[in-house]
Amino acid sequence: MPHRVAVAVSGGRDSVALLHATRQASAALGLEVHALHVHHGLQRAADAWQAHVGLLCEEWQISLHVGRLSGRPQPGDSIEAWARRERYAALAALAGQARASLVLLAHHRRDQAETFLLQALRGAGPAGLASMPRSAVRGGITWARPWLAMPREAIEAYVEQHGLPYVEDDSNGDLRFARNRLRLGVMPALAGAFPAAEAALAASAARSAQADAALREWTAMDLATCAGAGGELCVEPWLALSEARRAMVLRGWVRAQLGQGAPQRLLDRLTTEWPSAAASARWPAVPGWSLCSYRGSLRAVPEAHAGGRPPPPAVAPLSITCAGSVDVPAWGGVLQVFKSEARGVPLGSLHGCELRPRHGGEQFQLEASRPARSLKKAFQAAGVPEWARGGPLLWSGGRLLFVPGLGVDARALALPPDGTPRVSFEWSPSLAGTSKGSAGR
Ligand SMILES: Nc1ncnc2c1ncn2[C@@H]1O[C@H](COP(=O)(O)OP(=O)(O)OP(=O)(O)O)[C@@H](O)[C@H]1O
Repeated sequence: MPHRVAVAVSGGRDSVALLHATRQASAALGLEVHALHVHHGLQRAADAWQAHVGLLCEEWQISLHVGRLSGRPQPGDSIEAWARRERYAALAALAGQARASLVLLAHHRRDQAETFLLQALRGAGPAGLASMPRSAVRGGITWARPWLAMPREAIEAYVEQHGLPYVEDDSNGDLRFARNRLRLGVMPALAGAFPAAEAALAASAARSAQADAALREWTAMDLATCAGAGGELCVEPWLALSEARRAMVLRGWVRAQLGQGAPQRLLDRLTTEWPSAAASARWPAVPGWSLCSYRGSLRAVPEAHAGGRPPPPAVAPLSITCAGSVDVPAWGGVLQVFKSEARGVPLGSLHGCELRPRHGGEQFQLEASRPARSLKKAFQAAGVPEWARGGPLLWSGGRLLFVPGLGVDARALALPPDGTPRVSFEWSPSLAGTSKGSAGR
């Protein structure tokens, strides 16, 4: 069976040329070519674009898959950013329909040079300046830009040589869009003053991509030395790094914790304030979450806990029959259940278990050699900060099994074997709508 390749075709010059060139190469390469088109629904001309792509595909005998953007940008959303995001989501769905795992996009060298400049004008670092990758795998699809190093003039010549019909985009003249201002005003002036500007900017993008990849690897190594067992950031190893590496580690750690980048001013505040912060300082990060420092480490904490207020008094019955992640929306988190012969309770003892809030007066036994004591004292003895004490308690059959921050109660560890595997637990508050919220993390 031939490999399937999909070409994202707007109907404009570059993507029409790419579709034509891919079709020309397909027989020799054993490829089955599909075309994907997204009807933007934004411009009145969008119907004409779709019709044009439809006619081409009919003539060239290529299967066409069409999707339509249905939503509208939210107030405050940039139309360009919204359309790009939605277009990629629609293209991914169309690629699925076409059963193609490779999608070709017709970006070329001038697009890359413009992207680099736009990123620089936003003050981007190496990750942004890397601009568009030649190929990237996302959601099981390889997105490739085979013409990223191709000068636009070469594509123009190809289109002319083959007499390819394409649609002109009326919105290309709209100066409300930053890219158009750059394309119409800045790029011609740049090329006039520096004839090799486009090639040089594209080369800088490629170098930035390489620098960014190396930096990510380096930061991952630094993060490994600075993160504690629970993923917290530890101040001592962090302070031992150079200033530049500290900045990279902090940015990378915060992004991993919050599932999104943090504003630069928060990172600046943390950099100056955290090392000398009071015993338990707190910095609001994103809605619902704070970064809290306690005994030399920094953690992301849900606001309810960070503010010292109790979590919602929800009793959540659970059904745990095997190891894995149990999503508990009532508590806004995930209970990880994992096999642990040495530090676990028999799986069979979890019948009818539930997560409960603290009521006061609970007793917890930290170790077999020590007596049970009040939960509050156990927290103090184990150095669990105030804001980390509100997590749900796991009860079963009138017995307290597990407390986040403390672990499994020693009396539960002593439960006799019942033929089922022994399991232990970890509680992770989740950040709705971000990677931190994923139970499979
Ligand atoms: N509506 C669309 N449907 C399918 N693919 C699209 C669409 N718009 C853009 N693309 C893909 O994304 C690439 C870059 O988009 P961009 O907006 O820069 O191009 P364009 O000016 O609309 O058209 P072209 O690149 O074909 O001249 C296109 O070359 C094409 O591969």
